[in-house]
Amino acid sequence: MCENNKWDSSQIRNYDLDLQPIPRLHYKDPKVDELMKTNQPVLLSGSNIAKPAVDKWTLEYLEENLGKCGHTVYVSKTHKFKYFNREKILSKANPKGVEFTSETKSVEMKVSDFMKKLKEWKQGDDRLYLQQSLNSSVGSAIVKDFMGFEWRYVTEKKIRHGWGELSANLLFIAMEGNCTPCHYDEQENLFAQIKGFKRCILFPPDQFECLYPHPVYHPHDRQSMVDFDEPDYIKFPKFKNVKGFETVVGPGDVLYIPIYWWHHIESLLADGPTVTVNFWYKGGPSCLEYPLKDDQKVSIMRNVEKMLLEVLQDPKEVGPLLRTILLGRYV
Ligand SMILES: O=C(O)C(=O)[C@H]1CC[C@@H](C(=O)O)C1
Ligand SMILES: [Zn+2]
Repeated sequence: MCENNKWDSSQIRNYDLDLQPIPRLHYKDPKVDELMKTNQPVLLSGSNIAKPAVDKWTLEYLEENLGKCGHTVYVSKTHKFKYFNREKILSKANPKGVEFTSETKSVEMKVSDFMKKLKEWKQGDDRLYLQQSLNSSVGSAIVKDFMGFEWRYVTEKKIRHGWGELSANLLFIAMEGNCTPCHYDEQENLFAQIKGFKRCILFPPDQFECLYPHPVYHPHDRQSMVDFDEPDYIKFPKFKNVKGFETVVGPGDVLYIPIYWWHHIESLLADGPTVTVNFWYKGGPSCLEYPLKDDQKVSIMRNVEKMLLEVLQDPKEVGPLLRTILLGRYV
């Protein structure tokens, strides 16, 4: 991890992981398309993709222009903000409901209150993380800046690489040290860093066995069960062999996070709040070409789990049935 005059290794948490650097290319370099075409992450530098935001979105400007209505703010007792899908807390696939307590909760908060709490925060207080879709509720100045993004470039990539429709642009305002634990999304992602620095650790879809995602029916579906701060190598022995990639994104950088790639993202320590905007694109149509790609196998595994949960109606039945299929026959 190269250090420079903008941050140093004391500002990143130390995990015992085998990580290679993510390639960093000028955003017009033709090699960008070679990497995107094969679902490889790449850090795009020197672009104007979110330039109006990089130039103007200070915390004061955002407070002034984000709009007066409530914004979604996650609250956590720790530095980790592990996403959960509340619809899965009591779902068809799990009629009895799953014993679930989350370390985070989401509240609606005015930006002014959020910014005030950020300023007054002291060690031991709950941490906050504003995560809000950039939609019609934001002020006109933000809309104008948003329209000034380099849409021609991102739309050209969407078309060239067969991504689906743009599903959302989310704004993230994090406290220093906030962490989004390791998970994957079923969307393509252009992750535009606006203010501050974030360490991004990525793992390819073929690391599924080393990252032990919660079962599909669980509220933490798509999230790794491994706590990177204190890995349980008894429960998750293959985590010891996980191999990944990393980079630190700064203002103006845009990281391409391919669909189904795992990512663990944290704002640097002792560097103040960070601001990011992402571009989530639905996955494009994928034809089954052989050999199947790793992300296609993850999608197939998800569908098998969903079908079994649907028909067995009880998550406890899934393991025994799969063992009966496998033991002595496939393994
Ligand atoms: O854009 C994504 O896919 C994410 O996971 C975001 C959720 C919080 C953001 C972060 O930087 O912490 C990243
Ligand atoms: Zn994500």
